[in-house]
Amino acid sequence: MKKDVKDVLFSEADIENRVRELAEKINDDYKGHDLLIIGVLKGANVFMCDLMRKITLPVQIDFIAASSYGHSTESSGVVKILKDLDYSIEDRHVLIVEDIIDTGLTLKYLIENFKSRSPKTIEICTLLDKPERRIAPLDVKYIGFKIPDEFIVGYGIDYAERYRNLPYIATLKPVVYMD
Ligand SMILES: O=P(O)(O)OC[C@H]1O[C@H](OP(=O)(O)OP(=O)(O)O)[C@H](O)[C@@H]1O
Ligand code: HPA
Ligand SMILES: [Mg+2]
Repeated sequence: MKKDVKDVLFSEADIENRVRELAEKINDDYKGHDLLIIGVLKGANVFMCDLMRKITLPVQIDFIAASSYGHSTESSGVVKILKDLDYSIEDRHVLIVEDIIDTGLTLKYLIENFKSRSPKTIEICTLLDKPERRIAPLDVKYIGFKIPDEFIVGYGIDYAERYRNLPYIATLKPVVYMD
């Protein structure tokens, strides 16, 4: 796995520090409220687990599973919902947790879908943002790091379902995905 890594963009320590900062901001912003955190599987799994343990508010969690990349480095443009939410979000303060926003197509689809379910408020928290690739504009309240237009893996994020267990965020050597 390590031999496929080109550059480490964010180390375990970098990520831990930034996740703590994001959680502190969320704790301040939602003070006095219950929060429903929705993780977008599978990629957001690792970030969600770390972030929620640093949130000190009363929190409930739910997950939706969405996929549009499959085994490619390019979005198919079609967002497939593989698992819907378990619970209603009506009248709830909802925070969607994502690992990465790239074209924005996944979150645009999810936000529109969730808005039709009448939440009290809805915001987005993403660990990574790749603004150069955006097709669908989005308002994103919490961003961990902005990254350049390179395909990345690690900390939950995959290429063809691999590398999710790398504890850091890295670029891959092009030879890995250009065959
Ligand atoms: O902004 P976009 O271009 O839509 O890309 C971002 C989405 O792509 C990845 O999911 P993917 O479809 O790879 O599913 P996964 O989370 O199971 O890896 C990632 O986890 C985001 O959900
Ligand atoms: O850079 C990326 N890496 C892995 N999955 C992704 N899904 C959107 N962008 C990416
Ligand atoms: Mg993926």
